[in-house]
Parts: sequence; structure tokens; C-alpha cells
Amino acid sequence: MSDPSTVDANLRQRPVLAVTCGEPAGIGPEVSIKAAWQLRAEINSVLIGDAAFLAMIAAEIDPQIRLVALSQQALRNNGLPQFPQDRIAVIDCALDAHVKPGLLDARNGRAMLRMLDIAIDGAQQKIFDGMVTAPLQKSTINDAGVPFTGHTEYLAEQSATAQVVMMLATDRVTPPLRVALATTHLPLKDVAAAINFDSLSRTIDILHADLQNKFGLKQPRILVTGLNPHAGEGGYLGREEIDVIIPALQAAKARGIAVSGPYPADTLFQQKYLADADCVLAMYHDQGLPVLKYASFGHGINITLGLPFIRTSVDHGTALDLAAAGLGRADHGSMIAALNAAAQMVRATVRWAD
Ligand SMILES: NC(=O)c1ccc[n+]([C@@H]2O[C@H](COP(=O)([O-])OP(=O)(O)OC[C@H]3O[C@@H](n4cnc5c(N)ncnc54)[C@H](O)[C@@H]3O)[C@@H](O)[C@H]2O)c1
Ligand SMILES: N[C@H](C(=O)O)[C@H](O)COP(=O)(O)O
Repeated sequence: MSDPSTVDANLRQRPVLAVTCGEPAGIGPEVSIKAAWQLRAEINSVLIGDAAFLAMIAAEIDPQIRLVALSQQALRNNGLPQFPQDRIAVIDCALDAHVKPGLLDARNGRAMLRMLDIAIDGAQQKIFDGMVTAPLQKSTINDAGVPFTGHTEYLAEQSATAQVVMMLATDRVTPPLRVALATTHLPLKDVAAAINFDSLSRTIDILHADLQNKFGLKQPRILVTGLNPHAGEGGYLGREEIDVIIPALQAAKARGIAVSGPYPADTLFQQKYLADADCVLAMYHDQGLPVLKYASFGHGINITLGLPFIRTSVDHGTALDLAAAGLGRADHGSMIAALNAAAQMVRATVRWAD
């Protein structure tokens, strides 16, 4: 770790992104450090995690990596100091137990939430231009005694946002594929009841607005799946299309939104439909995400739409098997994509002091 005092005149030319390092027993710390270091000339990444633990991993990845530790108190009191581009700031968020790679430890569950809280706080105070999250193990947080279903829901709660939308995206295919979800992390048995006219209408409005604001699409074209096999087969395989989805789509069209559907989800993902669309809105997690992950796993991104700040993440999980086998096995391509996407959104929305 080195001295944080040197001033970097270029600091504000680089978006400042908080990077929460996620589950310490997984690949999150490794992919965060590698991606932050690789992109240091373009993005001022501020890692949030246990500073001593991250320094140890960084030294093993590449002894040239230079991390500078800051306390949360110093951040609160003085904001983020300026650093030269050859150093990565780390906001220290101490773990509660020694880490054995690949082995989950509930004693570290709450530390992952503290990392998120620091990032949320800093994003809301505009210390950070946005936040990027490495994967965490949802079960570790639950095992620590805190009910937790995912970053998406936690970020909504902590920022008092009534509804958000999960969207995964990749530009590894042509045209770029974006898949948003009408529900997030829910047991399958609860999905149908969670989709009603109001919730679906809000989802469509958030999706439409953020495709405009964050992706620069003037009139985004959204294809919507049905919920049931073959989009309900005219009511013979379920009535949600007739009772909920079609009325919500008609109302959205009347508000000037370019939505169409409901389409059978199993046949929608083909070029002749996707070529003229900007996004697919699927009804639930495993209806839409396997398609995207099959197309680009390890290089896609996850974006939370509807939040009062920018948040992106990776498309993969904690990969405990890789972490257990040692550093050097995890691909950090998705973390690179997540950082670049957040930076692009920041550049599109923030006015830079020249
Ligand atoms: N953004 C997030 O926080 C996030 C995203 C997805 C899953 N998760 C969580 O991660 C945990 C484990 O999930 P899982 O086992 O379903 O999926 P996983 O992505 O951790 O692993 C699935 C497979 O993909 C491989 N893999 C994953 N990331 C890789 C990478 N960067 N490079 C090379 N190979 C990689 C793994 O080795 C494994 O074989 C769960 O708790 C899940 O909820 C978190
Ligand atoms: N649904 C995400 C995926 O499959 O990649 C993942 O679980 C992460 O979700 P959060 O960003 O809400 O933690």
C-alpha cells in the first residue's frame, strides 16, 4: 500500500466507480482487482473490501499492482482524495473471519452488506459516479441471519426505490442482446402472482425510460414474452396473457411506448424478431437469462434499471470451484464489460469539467 497524497490532475476525466469485491471466498476479489488495474487509465475504480486481504491477492496476481488504502471514516470526512492513475484506491471494509478460498463462512456475510452500504452511500452522495458489484453468495448473507435475495432487491430497498428492473446485456452478438425481467429472484411458485397490471406497467415504464436515458435509444422497441408455454395458447395453457399481459401492453402502447407481444418465449429468440428490437422483456429469471448467458457467458453484464444511481455487475457468480483451485483461473471479461458499461453510462449522463 502506498501514500494517497499525490494529486492527479486528470482525476475527474475518469469516471469514479465504486467496485464492491463481493464474496471473499469466491472469484470476486480477483476479477475486481484485475479489471480495475487493466482499466486504470480510463476508469478510476475504487475497490471496497478488506484492504489487507485485497493487498495479498493483488501481490499474488501481479506485484506491480499498487493499492492505496483509505478508511471509511476518512472517506466520510474528506471525500475521495485524488490519486495518480497508477494506483487503485481501496476503501477498507474489514472481514470478520479469515478467508479460505472456495469455502463459505457465514461470519463474513455481514461484511458483504457493509461493502454495499459504503458504495450506496457514496453513490448517493455523488462521491462515486456509479457502482459496480462483484458476485456475492446470497446464501452466505442468509446464513449470517440477514434475509437477502440479491443485490437488485437490496439496492432498491436501501435507496428507497419502489421498483427496479433487472436487465442483462451483451454486445457479443449482433444486434446486441438485452434481456430484462418482469420479476427478479423469486421462487417459481410465486412468479405468476407477482405479475399484475400495475407491476408490469411500472416495469415497462422503467425499462423504456432507462433504455432512453442510459442507452441513448430514442424510441426503444421492446418485445415481451408470455408467461405460460406458447404464450398461454389462447387461454388453454394459462390466462395471465389475456388477463394481465395484453392489457398492460395495450396501456403501454397508448402511452407511446413501442412494446409488442406477448410472444411465446421459446421461439422469440431468433434473428428475425431480435433484428428489429432493442430489448426482450421476459417474465422471470430462468425464462430469459439462460438465452443471454448461452450467447455470452463471462462477457455479459447485469444492470439495475430504475435506481437513482448507476449500477452494473457481472453475469456470473462466485465460482467457488475456481477460487478453491487458486488464482489465475477466473476470466475477468464480464467485470471489464461491467466497468466499461457503467463508465459509458456515466459519460453519457455526467457533465465533465473541462
Ligand atoms: N452478480 C452476482 O452477485 C451474482 C451473479 C450470478 C450468481 N451469483 C451467485 O453466485 C453463486 C454461485 O452461482 P452459480 O454456481 O450458479 O454460478 P457461477 O457463475 O458461480 O458458476 C457457474 C460455472 O461457471 C464458471 N464460472 C463462473 N464465473 C466464471 C469466470 N469469471 N471465469 C470462468 N468460469 C466461470 C464456474 O466455475 C462454474 O463452473 C450463487 O450464490 C449465485 O446466487 C451472484
Ligand atoms: N440474477 C443474476 C444473474 O443471474 O446473473 C444474479 O443472481 C445477480 O443478481 P443481483 O445483481 O441482484 O445480485
